[in-house]
Amino acid sequence: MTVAPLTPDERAALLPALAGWEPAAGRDAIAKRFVFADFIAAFGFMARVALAAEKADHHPEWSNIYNVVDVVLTTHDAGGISHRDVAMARTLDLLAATG
Ligand SMILES: C[C@H](O)[C@H](O)[C@H]1CNC2=NC(N)=NC(=O)C2=N1
Repeated sequence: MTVAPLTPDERAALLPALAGWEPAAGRDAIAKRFVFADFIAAFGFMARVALAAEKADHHPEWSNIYNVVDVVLTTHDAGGISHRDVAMARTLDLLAATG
Protein backbone atom coordinates (compact mmCIF):
# COMPACT_ATOMS: atom_id res chain seq x y z
CA MET A 1 0.00 0.00 0.00
CA THR A 2 1.34 3.42 -0.93
CA VAL A 3 1.75 5.79 2.01
CA ALA A 4 2.71 9.46 1.72
CA PRO A 5 5.98 10.56 3.31
CA LEU A 6 5.70 13.38 5.85
CA THR A 7 5.81 16.87 4.37
CA PRO A 8 8.51 19.26 5.66
CA ASP A 9 5.89 21.03 7.79
CA GLU A 10 4.69 17.74 9.25
CA ARG A 11 8.26 16.75 10.07
CA ALA A 12 8.90 20.02 11.86
CA ALA A 13 5.70 19.64 13.86
CA LEU A 14 5.77 15.93 14.67
CA LEU A 15 9.34 14.67 14.93
CA PRO A 16 10.73 16.93 17.69
CA ALA A 17 7.77 15.89 19.86
CA LEU A 18 8.95 12.26 19.85
CA ALA A 19 11.11 12.09 22.97
CA GLY A 20 14.38 10.25 22.47
CA TRP A 21 13.82 9.56 18.79
CA GLU A 22 16.62 10.82 16.55
CA PRO A 23 17.25 10.82 12.80
CA ALA A 24 18.86 7.55 11.76
CA ALA A 25 22.29 7.85 10.17
CA GLY A 26 22.37 7.86 6.41
CA ARG A 27 18.70 7.26 5.69
CA ASP A 28 15.26 8.77 6.11
CA ALA A 29 14.26 7.02 9.31
CA ILE A 30 13.98 7.62 13.05
CA ALA A 31 15.85 5.64 15.68
CA LYS A 32 15.72 5.13 19.43
CA ARG A 33 17.56 2.97 21.95
CA PHE A 34 15.37 1.38 24.63
CA VAL A 35 17.19 0.15 27.74
CA PHE A 36 15.53 -2.27 30.16
CA ALA A 37 16.45 -3.87 33.46
CA ASP A 38 17.41 -7.19 31.91
CA PHE A 39 16.90 -9.47 28.91
CA ILE A 40 13.47 -10.70 29.90
CA ALA A 41 12.14 -7.14 30.22
CA ALA A 42 13.61 -6.28 26.81
CA PHE A 43 12.17 -9.40 25.24
CA GLY A 44 8.77 -8.76 26.83
CA PHE A 45 8.79 -5.32 25.20
CA MET A 46 9.68 -6.89 21.85
CA ALA A 47 6.84 -9.39 22.18
CA ARG A 48 4.32 -6.62 22.88
CA VAL A 49 5.68 -4.56 19.99
CA ALA A 50 5.49 -7.57 17.68
CA LEU A 51 1.75 -7.90 18.32
CA ALA A 52 1.13 -4.17 17.81
CA ALA A 53 3.29 -4.12 14.66
CA GLU A 54 1.45 -7.04 13.12
CA LYS A 55 -1.90 -5.43 13.91
CA ALA A 56 -0.76 -2.16 12.31
CA ASP A 57 1.00 -3.95 9.43
CA HIS A 58 3.97 -1.75 10.20
CA HIS A 59 7.12 -3.44 11.41
CA PRO A 60 10.22 -2.13 13.15
CA GLU A 61 13.79 -2.81 12.17
CA TRP A 62 15.49 -3.69 15.40
CA SER A 63 18.29 -5.46 17.18
CA ASN A 64 18.60 -6.71 20.72
CA ILE A 65 21.63 -7.22 22.90
CA TYR A 66 20.68 -8.41 26.39
CA ASN A 67 18.75 -5.47 27.92
CA VAL A 68 19.07 -3.06 24.98
CA VAL A 69 16.71 -2.84 22.02
CA ASP A 70 17.73 -0.54 19.15
CA VAL A 71 14.79 0.36 16.93
CA VAL A 72 14.65 2.03 13.51
CA LEU A 73 11.35 3.10 11.98
CA THR A 74 10.80 4.01 8.36
CA THR A 75 8.17 3.34 5.72
CA HIS A 76 9.52 1.46 2.75
CA ASP A 77 6.22 2.01 0.96
CA ALA A 78 6.70 5.80 1.30
CA GLY A 79 10.45 5.91 0.73
CA GLY A 80 10.96 7.58 4.09
CA ILE A 81 9.31 8.66 7.33
CA SER A 82 5.49 8.67 7.28
CA HIS A 83 2.64 9.06 9.76
CA ARG A 84 2.83 5.33 10.29
CA ASP A 85 6.28 5.74 11.84
CA VAL A 86 5.11 8.53 14.12
CA ALA A 87 2.19 6.38 15.28
CA MET A 88 4.45 3.37 15.81
CA ALA A 89 7.01 5.45 17.73
CA ARG A 90 4.24 6.57 20.11
CA THR A 91 3.07 2.99 20.50
CA LEU A 92 6.61 1.80 21.30
CA ASP A 93 7.08 4.55 23.88
CA LEU A 94 3.79 3.55 25.50
CA LEU A 95 4.66 -0.14 25.52
CA ALA A 96 8.11 0.53 26.95
CA ALA A 97 6.59 2.62 29.74
CA THR A 98 3.75 0.28 30.67
CA GLY A 99 5.72 -2.96 30.90
C1 LIG B 1 3.57 -5.93 2.18
C2 LIG B 1 3.47 -5.26 3.51
O1 LIG B 1 2.17 -4.92 3.83
C3 LIG B 1 4.33 -4.04 3.56
O2 LIG B 1 5.67 -4.40 3.31
C4 LIG B 1 4.23 -3.28 4.87
C5 LIG B 1 4.55 -4.17 6.04
N1 LIG B 1 5.30 -3.52 7.09
C6 LIG B 1 5.97 -2.39 6.89
N2 LIG B 1 6.77 -1.91 7.83
C7 LIG B 1 7.48 -0.82 7.63
N3 LIG B 1 8.27 -0.38 8.63
N4 LIG B 1 7.39 -0.13 6.49
C8 LIG B 1 6.60 -0.52 5.48
O3 LIG B 1 6.54 0.15 4.45
C9 LIG B 1 5.84 -1.70 5.66
N5 LIG B 1 5.05 -2.13 4.72
